[in-house]
Amino acid sequence: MSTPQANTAERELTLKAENVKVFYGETEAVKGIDMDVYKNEVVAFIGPSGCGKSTFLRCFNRMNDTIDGCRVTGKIALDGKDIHDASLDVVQLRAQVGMVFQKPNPFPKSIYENIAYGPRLHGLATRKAELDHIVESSLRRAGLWEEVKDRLDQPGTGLSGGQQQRLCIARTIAVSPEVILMDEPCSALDPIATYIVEELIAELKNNFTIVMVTHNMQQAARVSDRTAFFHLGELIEFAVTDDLFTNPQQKRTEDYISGRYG
Ligand SMILES: Nc1ncnc2c1ncn2[C@@H]1O[C@H](COP(=O)(O)OP(=O)(O)OP(=O)(O)O)[C@@H](O)[C@H]1O
Repeated sequence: MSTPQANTAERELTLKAENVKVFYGETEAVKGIDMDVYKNEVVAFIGPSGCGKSTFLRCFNRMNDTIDGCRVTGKIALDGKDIHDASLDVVQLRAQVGMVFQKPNPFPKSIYENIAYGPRLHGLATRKAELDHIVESSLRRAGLWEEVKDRLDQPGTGLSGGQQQRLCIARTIAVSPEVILMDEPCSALDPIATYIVEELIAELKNNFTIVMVTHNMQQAARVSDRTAFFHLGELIEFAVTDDLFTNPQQKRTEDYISGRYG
């Protein structure tokens, strides 16, 4: 794998993966990946279908633990702490490392409750006024407040697809994560909703570290600082996004971005 060329020397390390392998039964879907992710950067994962992008992404908040027959080896640290440590609270980890999925999945509750649920669960607010504040600020940061402020008591599922995805992003933000994982967050959205979410990602990186899977190379080029190209469970190349797309170091990367396969 080629070395990332970002000037990362003085940047704060947020996530560190070392020799991470993921098995589904006997099948090795992720084959010994090392990766550093720095604070306030957007990292995009690209690669052909089935190359292990989503599986590797799920390692960062131990979502693979929820999949029967899935086994992860190697080490992953968040802020220098091993996320597989026995003393670690997985619920707390998933608040610190939030996740937004491909298909917007609001809870079957009101818009307000979609946001309030997490902070209440994690004891971030006890009084109604505190909760109201978190709900409003999360919706504002997700760029949704103006569209929903007059109908907070209505079901989240009644919003458009793009609004639902921003609601899910607001819900993730509400528990003050450090990292937001996004697994193809725009693939179910139309081009306008996609544009809005991409703008939002650019804004969110001021406060969060974002790791996203995308099938769309243009999207990776538009929103990410660094891009990782995966192939058959391996990390082939990880570089500053502009460099990866204009001057790939690996033949397999070049073949993929020039549309020769995938
Ligand atoms: N729950 C599962 N059980 C068994 N095998 C799985 C499971 N999920 C994924 N796999 C396999 O692991 C490999 C990697 O899948 P993964 O979904 O991580 O790839 P991907 O690059 O994200 O693909 P896509 O772009 O199509 O979403 C594939 O061969 C897939 O079939």
